[in-house]
Amino acid sequence: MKLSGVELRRVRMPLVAPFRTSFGTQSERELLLVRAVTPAGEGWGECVAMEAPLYSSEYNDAAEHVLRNHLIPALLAAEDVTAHKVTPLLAKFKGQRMAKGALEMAVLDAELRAHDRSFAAELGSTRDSVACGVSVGIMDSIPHLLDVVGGYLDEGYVRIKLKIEPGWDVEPVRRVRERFGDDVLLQVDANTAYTLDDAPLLARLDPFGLLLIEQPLEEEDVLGHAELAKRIRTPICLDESIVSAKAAADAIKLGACQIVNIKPGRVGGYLEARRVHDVCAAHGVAVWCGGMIETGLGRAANVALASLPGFTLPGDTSASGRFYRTDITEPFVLNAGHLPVPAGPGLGVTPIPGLLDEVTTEKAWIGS
Ligand SMILES: O=C(O)CCC(=O)N[C@@H](C(=O)O)c1ccccc1
Repeated sequence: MKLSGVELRRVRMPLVAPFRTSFGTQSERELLLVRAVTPAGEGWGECVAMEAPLYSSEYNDAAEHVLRNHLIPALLAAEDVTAHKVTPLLAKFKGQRMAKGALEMAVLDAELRAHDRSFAAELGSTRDSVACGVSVGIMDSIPHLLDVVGGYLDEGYVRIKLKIEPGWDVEPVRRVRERFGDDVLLQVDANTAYTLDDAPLLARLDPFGLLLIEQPLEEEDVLGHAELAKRIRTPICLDESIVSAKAAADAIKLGACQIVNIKPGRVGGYLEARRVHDVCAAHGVAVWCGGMIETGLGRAANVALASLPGFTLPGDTSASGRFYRTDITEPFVLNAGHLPVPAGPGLGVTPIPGLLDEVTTEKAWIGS
């Protein structure tokens, strides 16, 4: 099918509270939306890059530039564009996985809507709802942290993830365990903030029965994670390091991780995300769905992905209200710690025009 054109929208949405990680604090989410228009209809994609290259090398201005000047023109020039052809058509361009993933997601959404088929059906869903975890930022005090964690547990979240960094790690974990007990599913996320020299410090987390420690070392240090795995008991989960199914297979074979966080944008799209899932399943490695503070569009696709059989751990698929007072789609609302898997065609959700326009800061059309 020929691609008619693509609309790029930059949106800016305030967060309900500042969100602090080891690489910075954000009070709003600025992101790029992609609307792919085809003769059979249109579809939506969401680029998960951030405002600055702090999580990975990609960031919004670069993603917009590469989409406008390279990725979209390449698809417009192609005679036949289907979702499964997007990655091969864009393979000559190095990297740019989040930008490519957004474009593939929009083409996939358009295709699936035209065939009255859901993301869940296309990806291989086996559940109609998913258990949801929640990500808790670094806080300004332990009492504040305990209030926030208590609030999320009261809301029904089935797993708590604490962001950690040097100086905010063992003590917060110990205090959460003391207050809420040993039965709460608890994990930590370092976002690459430690080095192998910190192994003795990270081993002090072992007594707290954490599900996992996420990405303690830098993205490229796969061998470092394999060495760390020999020095701590808490299972290591990789996030930033896993940029493809092949990277997942290599990391698993090297003993660098026992669990994988799958973020479709980080690996170049939902089709590659399914391949990561399949590789991990083949190695008996559990996966869960990470989050990038997506709007309801990305959230819908993530919940669909999280309903695949290998997603045996609760993901960062929280309700819309975790980050946004008003989402640009119908909000995702937690029900008994679960979110329903969208069953409608494509993403199963669409932006609400008035709400989308309110948060749109710029628009551009590329195409005929
Ligand atoms: O639930 C969410 O959407 C956010 C989960 C979360 O903590 N994401 C972190 C991460 O490091 O995994 C992140 C957020 C924003 C940008 C990059 C990374």
